Amino acid sequence: MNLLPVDEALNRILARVPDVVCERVALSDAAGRVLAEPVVASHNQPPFNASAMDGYAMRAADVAEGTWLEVIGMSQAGAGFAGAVGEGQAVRIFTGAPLPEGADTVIMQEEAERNGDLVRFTTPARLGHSVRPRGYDFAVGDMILERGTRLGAFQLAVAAAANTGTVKVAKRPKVALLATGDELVMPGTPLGPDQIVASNSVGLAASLAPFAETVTDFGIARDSRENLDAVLREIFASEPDVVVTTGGASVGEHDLVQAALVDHGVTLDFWRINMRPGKPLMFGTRGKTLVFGLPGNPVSALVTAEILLKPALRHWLGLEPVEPLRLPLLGPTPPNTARRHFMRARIVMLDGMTGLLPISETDSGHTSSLAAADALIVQPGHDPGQTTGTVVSALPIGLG
Ligand SMILES: Nc1nc2c(c(=O)[nH]1)N[C@H]1C(S)=C(S)[C@@H](COP(=O)(O)OP(=O)(O)OC[C@H]3O[C@@H](n4cnc5c(N)ncnc54)[C@H](O)[C@@H]3O)O[C@H]1N2
Ligand code: MOO
Repeated sequence: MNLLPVDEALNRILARVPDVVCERVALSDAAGRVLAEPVVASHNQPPFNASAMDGYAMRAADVAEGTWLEVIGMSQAGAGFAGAVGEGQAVRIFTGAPLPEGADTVIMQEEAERNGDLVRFTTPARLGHSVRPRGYDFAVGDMILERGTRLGAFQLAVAAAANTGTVKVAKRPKVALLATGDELVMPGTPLGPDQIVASNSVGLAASLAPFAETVTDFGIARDSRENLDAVLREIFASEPDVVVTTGGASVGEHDLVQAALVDHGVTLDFWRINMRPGKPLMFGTRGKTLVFGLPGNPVSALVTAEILLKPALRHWLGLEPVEPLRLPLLGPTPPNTARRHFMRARIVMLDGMTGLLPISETDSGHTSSLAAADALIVQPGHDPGQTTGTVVSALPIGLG
C-alpha cells in the first residue's frame, strides 16, 4: 500500500495554505491574535527619567554620612517638580514621578531620616540608583513585538504601554467540522444499542479554536450518500476556509466520505499517510478551501489534528512551527512498525529529572490515555525501541 511519508504530507498541505491576509483590530479585541505587522515604539518608555521608589531625589555627590540636605519640593507621578535640584538640595519623590532636573539619584525613604525641611541618609548614594532612565524599557523606533507573535497577556500589555490603539493581525480561517457515522449520537444523549458518543468534533473544536475565526460544527452526517451530500452542500455553501470531516476515511463499504467529497468538487491531493495513528487521512482542496478527511478513531482524529492540521493553521496565521522537545525517556519504548509512531507520553519529573514517560496504550480508540498525555514521542518507522535515558524527540500537544 502506498503510504505518504508524514513530512511530505505536511509539506503538501503547507503548500496549499494561502499567504497571510492582514486585518486591523482594536487592541482590546486582539487577545490570542497573531501579529501580521510588528509593533514599533513611537515614544520612549518611560518618557522621562523616573523614580523607581518612594523617597528622595538628589545629586549623589552631595550625600555623605551625617550631612543634611534641604528638601525644596515634591515630585509626584503626573505632577513633576518644576524647579531644579542644586548642591545640598533634595526633592521628595514618589514611584513613577519624573526625576527633577539636576538630580541624578533616588534613595528610598526607608533609608532616609527626615527633620522638618531637612533630610539625611543612612546609606551612601549610588549614582543613578532607583532611577529608570528615559527610554529604558523601550525607545522610539524599537521593534517591541515581531510579526508572527501571538498576542497573549504580556504582549498585549507592552503593546498598550507603547500607546498602540490598533494592531494589524492575521485574518483567521473559518473552519467547518463534520462527524460521520450511523452509530454516532451527540454527547449528552442516552445511548441506544450499538451507539457511540460522537466526541471528535468537541475535541477538534477546542483544538482548532485558538487558530480560527469561527469553528462551526455541522453535526453528524449519516452513512448514506443522500445525507452526506445534503450536509456537504450546506457546508460548502457557508464558504469555509477549512473543512474537517472525521470518520468514513478507511476502506469499508460505509466509508463514503472520499467519494462524496470528490463529487462535491474536492480535488484529492493525497490519502493515507505513513503514520500511526492516522493512516487513512485524506487531504484535498476545493478552490481555496482546504479539506481534511480525518480518520474516525478518536485518537487518530485528534493526533492528526496535532501533527498536520494545527501546523497548517499556524502557517495560515504566520506563526512559527512548534519545535520538538528533546527529552530523555523515563521508561523504555517498544519496537515500532514501518509507520512513524506518535506515541502518547507524559512529561514528568522523576528523581529530579524531567523526561518523557511513555504511555504503553497505542490503540487509536483509547481516548483516556490521550487525555493523560502531554506529548507525542516521535518514534521513527522501524525504530527498534529505545532504553530508559535515551534522549528522543517529542511534540508537546494540547497547546493553543
Ligand atoms: N480493512 C481495514 N480496516 C481498517 C483500516 C485499514 O487499513 N483496512 N484502517 C484502520 C485505521 S488505521 C483507522 S484509523 C480506521 C479509520 O476508519 P474510518 O475513518 O473509516 O472511521 P470509522 O470507521 O468511521 O470509525 C472508526 C471508529 O471511530 C469511531 N468514531 C467515528 N467517528 C467518531 C466521532 N465523531 N466521535 C467518536 N468516535 C467516532 C467509530 O465509531 C469507530 O469505532 O479504520 C481502520 N480500519
Ligand atoms: O491509523 Mo489508525 O489511526 O492506526 O487506527
